[in-house]
Amino acid sequence: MTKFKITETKIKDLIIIDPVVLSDQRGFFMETYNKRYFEKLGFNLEFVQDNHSKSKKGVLRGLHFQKEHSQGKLIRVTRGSIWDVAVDLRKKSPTFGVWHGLILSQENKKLFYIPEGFAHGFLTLDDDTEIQYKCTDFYYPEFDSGINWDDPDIGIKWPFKEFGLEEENLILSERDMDQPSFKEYLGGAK
Ligand SMILES: Cc1cn([C@H]2C[C@H](O)[C@@H](COP(=O)(O)OP(=O)(O)O[C@H]3O[C@H](C)C(=O)[C@H](O)[C@H]3O)O2)c(=O)[nH]c1=O
Repeated sequence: MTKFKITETKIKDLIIIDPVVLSDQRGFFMETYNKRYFEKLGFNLEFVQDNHSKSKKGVLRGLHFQKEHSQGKLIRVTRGSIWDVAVDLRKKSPTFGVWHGLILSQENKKLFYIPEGFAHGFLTLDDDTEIQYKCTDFYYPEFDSGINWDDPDIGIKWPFKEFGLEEENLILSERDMDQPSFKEYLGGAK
């Protein structure tokens, strides 16, 4: 029985997963991860940590990655909606520095698998938005790092206007207000 529909992106191994939603008079049931099924699809993933965060509308978290112990992430939104974005930081990748963004929401139930070697960020489009994601390695604060979400060399087209958000009113953490540029990241600075 098919449990997931995989959609590839222009970036190798960065995939969008649509779980099969089984509805009945009570509501719905869906499997959101199945090791055996993912292996059949060629994704042999070992998750060791689950994360869950809640954000107000207009929060931007990112662009984050771990310099060592890079984490693959299987992301989904269980309440509200986000515009999620991944940036390919795999040095030898033909799509190095390329980004891909999409809407993940309680409604569309999509999952986004971001492999190791990517930076990750998201913009929340609803109040009380909750995301839950599985990680292929543990959190190592000493390796926690980032790149400026608005870096011109990466050029992410954040959909502020499309969702009635204003860049100047974004809600950011202290560190996300002052992340290194892509050039600094490339130069190994900071
Ligand atoms: C990531 C993480 C954080 N923390 C602690 C550290 C802080 O005391 C607090 C908030 O951490 P932070 O501000 O780094 O949370 P986010 O801004 O949501 O960071 C995450 O956002 C982007 C989008 C990601 O993909 C990463 O998972 C991660 O970088 O939780 C932990 O205890 N464990 C963890 O795995």
